[in-house]
Amino acid sequence: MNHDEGWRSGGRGGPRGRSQASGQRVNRQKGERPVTVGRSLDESSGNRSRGRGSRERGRCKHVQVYVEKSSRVANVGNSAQEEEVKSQEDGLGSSKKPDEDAAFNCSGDNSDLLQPSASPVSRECEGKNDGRMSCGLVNEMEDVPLSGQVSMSSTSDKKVEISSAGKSGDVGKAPDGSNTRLFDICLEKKGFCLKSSSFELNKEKRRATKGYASIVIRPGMVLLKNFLSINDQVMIVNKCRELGLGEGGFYQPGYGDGALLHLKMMCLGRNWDPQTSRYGDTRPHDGSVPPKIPFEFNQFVQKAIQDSQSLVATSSKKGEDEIPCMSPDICIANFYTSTGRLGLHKDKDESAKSIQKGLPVVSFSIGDSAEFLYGDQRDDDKADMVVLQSGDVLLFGGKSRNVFHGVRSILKDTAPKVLVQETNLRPGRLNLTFRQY
Ligand SMILES: O=C(O)CCC(=O)C(=O)O
Ligand SMILES: [Fe+2]
Repeated sequence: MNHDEGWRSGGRGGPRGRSQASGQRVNRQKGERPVTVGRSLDESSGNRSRGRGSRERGRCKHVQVYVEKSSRVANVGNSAQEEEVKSQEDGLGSSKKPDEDAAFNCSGDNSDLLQPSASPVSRECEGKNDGRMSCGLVNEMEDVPLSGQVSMSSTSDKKVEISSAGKSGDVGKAPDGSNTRLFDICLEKKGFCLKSSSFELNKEKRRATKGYASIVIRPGMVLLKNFLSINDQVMIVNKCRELGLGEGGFYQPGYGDGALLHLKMMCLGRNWDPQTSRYGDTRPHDGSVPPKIPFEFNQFVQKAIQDSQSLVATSSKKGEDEIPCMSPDICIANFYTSTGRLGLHKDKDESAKSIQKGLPVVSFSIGDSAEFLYGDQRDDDKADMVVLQSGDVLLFGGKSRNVFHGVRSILKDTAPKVLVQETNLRPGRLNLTFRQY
C-alpha cells in the first residue's frame, strides 16, 4: 500500500473543513434522498454523528444494491457486563503468543505472489508537498508514557503479561520520529462502571441476529454490512490487544520531520513502513518482527471474499464487478482514537502483480463507526462517503483496486455497547486491512 501523503495529511486538505453526513447511506447526489440499503443500513446505531452538521455531499456513481441474509446468528452473550466510561489512555505491555500459520488455498492461483520481495517506492501523489502535507498534523501525544516496568496489567477480564517489548527505557520516541510508546487498544478496568441500557443492548442483539447485507458499492467494491458477529469482533479485539502489546505491536508512525500519523498502527505478517512506503520483514525503528496473522482472521477474510464473489456472480455486470481470490500475507491494523483520521490515498505498495490482478484489500471495521471516503480522485470534496460500522467488512479489488480512500472522521460513541463491555475497547475504531503482497 502507499499511504503516502494521504497518511501524512490525515485527510485535512486545507481550509475546506469537514462536511459531515449522518445516518447510514451509500453515495448520494446533492439534494438526493439517502440510499438506504436493506435492513442493516437502516439500523445505524442512532447516536452517531450527533452535534455535527449534516451537510450533504458526494456524488452518486454506481449504487447496485443486493441484500442477502445469512443464517448466521450471533450469540452476543447476556452478561450485561460493566462498561467503563473513563477515557484515560494507558501505556502497557504484554506477551506475544505465536499463532498458527495462515495458509489458504484460493481457487485462483496467486501463489506466484506469495514470495516476499522488495517493493519499489510507489508514490501516487509525489512531489505535492503543499500545505496539505504538514497542516493538520497535530501531534496527538495522548498516551500515558510507560513509567518503568510494569509486570501485569488488567483490562477486560484478562490478565496480560508484559513482555520485553516496551520495557523501561522506552522513552517513546524512535530516531525516525515515531512514537513507540506501547499502546493498549483496551482501557484498564476500574471499579466504577456504567451499565448500558437494556434498550441499547437489545437493539444491538437484534442487529447481530439478523444476518448481514451485501452491497456492491461500485464495480469491485463490496460492503458486507454486519458481517462480523459481536463474538467475532470480541475475539478480534482481544487478539489484537494481545498482539498489539507485544513485539511489533501498536505504535504511532511518524515522519522524520516530527509529524505523526493520526492513528496507531501494527503490522501482521509483514511490516509496512510509512516512511519508505515499503514492505519488509522487520520494523526499521526497532527491528521487531511482525506477529503472524492469526489463522481465524484469515478465515473471515476467505469467507468475505467468497460471499462477495457469490454476490457479484448474481450481478448483471458480472465481469465488471469481479473480485479475484486473495490469500493475505499482510494485515495492517490501525487504531483511530476519536480524533483519528486518514487522508485519501491508494494502496499501492503491494507487488505490481497483486495490484494488476486486482487482488482485493479486505477491511474489517470494529468499534466506533467511521466516515469512509472513496473516489477516483484524491479530493475529499469529490469523494463519496459511506459510514462503516462495527462488524462491517469492505472489499475493494478488481476495478476498484486503485480507488482513493481514507477516513474522514470517527463517530464518537457509536461502538456496540456489548463489544465495549466485553472487551473494554477504548473509544475509537480498530481497522484491519488484509492484503496479498
Ligand atoms: O481505516 C480504514 O478504513 C482504511 C485503512 C486504510 O486505508 C489502510 O490501512 O490503508
Ligand atoms: Fe488504504
